[in-house]
Amino acid sequence: NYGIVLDAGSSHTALYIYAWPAEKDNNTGRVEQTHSCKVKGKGISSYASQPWKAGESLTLCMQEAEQKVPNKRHHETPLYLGATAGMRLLNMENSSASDKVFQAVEKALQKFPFSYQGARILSGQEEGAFGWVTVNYLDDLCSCCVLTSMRFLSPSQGLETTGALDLGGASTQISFVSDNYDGSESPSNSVTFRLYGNDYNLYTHSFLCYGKDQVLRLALAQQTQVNFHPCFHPGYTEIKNYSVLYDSPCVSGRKPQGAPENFTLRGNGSFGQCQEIVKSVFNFTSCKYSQCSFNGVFQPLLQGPFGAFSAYYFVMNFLNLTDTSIPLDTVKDKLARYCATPWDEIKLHTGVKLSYLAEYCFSGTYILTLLTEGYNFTSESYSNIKFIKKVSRSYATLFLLHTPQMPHDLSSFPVDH
Ligand SMILES: O=c1[nH]cnc2c1ncn2[C@@H]1O[C@H](COP(=O)(O)OP(=O)(O)O)[C@@H](O)[C@H]1O
Repeated sequence: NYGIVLDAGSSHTALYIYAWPAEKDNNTGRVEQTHSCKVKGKGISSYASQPWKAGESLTLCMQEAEQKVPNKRHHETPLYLGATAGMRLLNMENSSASDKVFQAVEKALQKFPFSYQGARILSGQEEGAFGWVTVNYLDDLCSCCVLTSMRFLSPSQGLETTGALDLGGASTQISFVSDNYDGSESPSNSVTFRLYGNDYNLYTHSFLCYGKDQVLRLALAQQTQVNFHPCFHPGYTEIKNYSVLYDSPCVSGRKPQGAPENFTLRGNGSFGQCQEIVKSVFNFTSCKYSQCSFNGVFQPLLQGPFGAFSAYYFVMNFLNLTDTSIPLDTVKDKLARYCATPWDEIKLHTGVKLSYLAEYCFSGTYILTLLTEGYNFTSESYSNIKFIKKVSRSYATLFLLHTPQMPHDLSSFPVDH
């Protein structure tokens, strides 16, 4: 059997093909990712003003999928598109634009012979839950299991599950199972589902606007009137356009009156000062629950190991900081040294987009601040985090989109041991 998922993030869209053996009781019945294709361009939400292009952008990857899935399987192969925070923001800002993007996408996808199951925006809860399922289905985290999916037998057998930390461009998710959380305090953070015969009660929260690209906008928006920005390297200069910077519902309310067209961004590379700016995007003033992360959002006590993926991994891997056995203070020192490195030296790094190179100091600072100040990881619990290069969260999307409503009973999905 085959299934196709299009994962439409804020900055990219990718197509994944999954395959699994037809016989349910075959104990090698794992779902494998057999093919992936990166859609050219910046993600479908970036085509808000030219929706037809969003549809066209998918054509090449869809043609590849037609080649890869055997002809006789085409008609029974489900095809899904799940869009995340980029489309959530576009929908908030201009719902007719996001409708048009979806119409164009549907029109393009329906031309293909697959069993089209619809395109929709995933809720933050779903996105958090998919990340968690994916992390718990990964081979490299499950050294003791013969079959990876056996990991899902673990709670009843006294083994722990792994929490999921997902950092996107527009939103960020935290999801974990905690003994202190039964879903009664802040039920909107609870997702319950049945997977491989076990019931899970997951804590999950998605912070819209706390993806790294949106927080960077906030951090820039606060500093347009000052001479130097500490989150950029000494010697870095860039002309920034005000309208482009404020063109997002995450920052639009903060646009100063009578702002000029452009401003010049100049870096001075100070981790400490950058961290102060980043801290100011979190609100810690009120919490109506027993405990909160930030912005008044309930969070139970952190528990167990965590897998941190997507932009967490891209950034920490680039910075050579994925080893969490290094003391947190040393990690901060290394990042401080990196931020203070002159741009002339940084830009010599080959094979990495200049726009990414310019932002790693900010992104590393945001990641450490989000983990410690935002989610309350301490010097001790930091080492429970593993930065992982994950296949893709759409792995789990395929599972969960099979059932339209939360809570999910996934016990009938292919790999049910
Ligand atoms: O090689 C890289 N280095 C740094 N950041 C990267 C790299 N590849 C992707 N990213 C960033 O990872 C993030 C991926 O976010 P995604 O598109 O999944 O957003 P969403 O889930 O919030 O909609 C974006 O901020 C993107 O710029």
